[in-house]
Amino acid sequence: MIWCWALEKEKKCFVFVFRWKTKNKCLGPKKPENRTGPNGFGFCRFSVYKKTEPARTDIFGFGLGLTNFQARPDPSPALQKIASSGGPVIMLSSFLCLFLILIALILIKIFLTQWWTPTRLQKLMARQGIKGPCYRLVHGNTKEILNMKNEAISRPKSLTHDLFPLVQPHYQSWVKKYGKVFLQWYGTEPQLVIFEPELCKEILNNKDRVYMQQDPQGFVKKLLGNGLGTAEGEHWSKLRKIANHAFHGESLKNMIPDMIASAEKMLQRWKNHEGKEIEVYQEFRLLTSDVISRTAFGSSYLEGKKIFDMLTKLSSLLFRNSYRVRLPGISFSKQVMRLKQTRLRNSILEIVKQREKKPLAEKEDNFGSDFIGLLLNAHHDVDDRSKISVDDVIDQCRAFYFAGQETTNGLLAWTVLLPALHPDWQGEARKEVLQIFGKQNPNPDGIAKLKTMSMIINESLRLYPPVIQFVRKTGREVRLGKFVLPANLQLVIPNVAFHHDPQIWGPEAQLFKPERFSEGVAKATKDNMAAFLPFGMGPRICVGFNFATTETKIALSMILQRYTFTLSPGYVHSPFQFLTVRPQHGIQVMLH
Ligand code: HEM
Repeated sequence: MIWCWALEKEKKCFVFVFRWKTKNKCLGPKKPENRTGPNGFGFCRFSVYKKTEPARTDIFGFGLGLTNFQARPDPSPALQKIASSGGPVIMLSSFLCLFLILIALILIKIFLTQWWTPTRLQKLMARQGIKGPCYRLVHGNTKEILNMKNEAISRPKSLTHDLFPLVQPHYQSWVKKYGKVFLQWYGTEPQLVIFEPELCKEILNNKDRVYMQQDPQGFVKKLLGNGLGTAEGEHWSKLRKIANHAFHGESLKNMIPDMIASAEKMLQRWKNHEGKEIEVYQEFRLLTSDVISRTAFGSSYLEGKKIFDMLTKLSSLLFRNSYRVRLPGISFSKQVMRLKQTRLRNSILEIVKQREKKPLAEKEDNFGSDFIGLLLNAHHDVDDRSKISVDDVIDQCRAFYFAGQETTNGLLAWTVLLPALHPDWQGEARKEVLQIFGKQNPNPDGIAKLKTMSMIINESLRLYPPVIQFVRKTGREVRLGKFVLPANLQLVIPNVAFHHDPQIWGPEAQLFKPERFSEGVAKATKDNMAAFLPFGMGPRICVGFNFATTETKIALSMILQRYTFTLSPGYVHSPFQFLTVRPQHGIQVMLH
């Protein structure tokens, strides 16, 4: 059977020729001549001989690329006849045919992704003793998860620190029902949730390099780009090296004056609230934005403000839609997202360009030792192995704004709430600060000596970890403990569950007891390394953890030097997860 499509230019009509091969004889060229036209579609040249016609009929082309077709210079009478008689009807029916084939293919794909593959995987897992909530078409378990989360948010809460049932009520319910390793469905995406600390440790340490970062979903990818948090392999090593250099040792020490300047700016505002109530979550949002903007990007908050506004809007759009499962091809607010993306990129490029205009002092290619400077130095590196692209520079900036601000904002806010509730610990911390710094601003040596404050910060990170789970993906089929896991399976590590587990932390696991960390983190987690993972572990451990704790220590020291604070009677305790763990109604304290 030969299907050909020809354009009779002279007549301005399309003709679809359909003949049984038995009635036609195919003449040379034997091998169809493949060409690509201006639209990129391939087309072939067939020579068809129709027995009933004396003249040879040359018909050009096949398939989709109508605009590629060239009219036959001299259309045969046979072709003209077809064109003038049944041409349009045949064409319509052929379109219908193609349409039906397309629909059938789509239906097969939907059947495979929506039913066949999930059902097969569920059976495969069940054979290994892994159970879980039943897969439901299109949504998987996302509707149940969302309902449970909404119910937990709307429930009246007492002032306890039992965070796990508030932020992950579905895990709390399913781990009891299905055991410590269970399968849940994020739409059609299977996720293995693992409550076994030993297995989690193995995944995070990733000795055999089989556990990869999860493929960010479309919009997370757009939000973060291919930054450090999502990169893999060589590309990740290159970016990680730059980031390690930027946020440790001397580089970090050099950032301390900027952190102090930002805290002073905040405390200046606080003077208007003396003897009154102040909402600290928003205050710390301004502080952390200012700090990351000054220290990492050498620009002031005002320059970075545009970026923060856009990132905040983008991230809330993203989060609001994260549990809404979309049918293929249907996406939410695509235009809005695209617009914000472009603006975001342009704003970051603007900061980059300004810096490129004025390389620092002695060397033409020295763009500074802050984060953006280091990135630009790498961008201009002559060695291809260290060189990064301008898109890498932009992606890194976005990743750091995003990873560094929200998380530290949360840490600071919860770290003020807890001493506000526990004046004895607040008093201890103040005593220590005054002993070390007196009324002076914090300095690097003194910061390293803040033992009581470190205990408070660690206990705050245990009770209210800003990041409550990590996700990885199996790069190939792999054995994990007694399980054999297929490739491309998402693995979820719910660190917040370990932080609140009475089997690990004792019957008072939900109480604020900084003394747990009196001999440092290592001692507290001696029997179980995975018991305390606010910054993750293994090669992908948070690159900014020293940065975040230093910033927190500086801000808290400077607050303690000036004020005592108690919880405001207006405070309503409602921690919930919105990307990070945050207070739903803010944290109001009285400044004395
Ligand atoms: C209290 C504050 C912070 C917390 C709780 C936190 C938590 C985390 C966690 C848990 C991870 C590991 C995620 C995983 O294994 O999948 C991580 C990675 C990361 N964090 Fe943080 N972070 C904080 C502050 C910061 C800051 C201030 C920065 C940068 C300025 C930063 C930048 C990053 C980056 C770039 C990664 C990815 C590292 C990689 O994949 O190699 N974080 N963070």
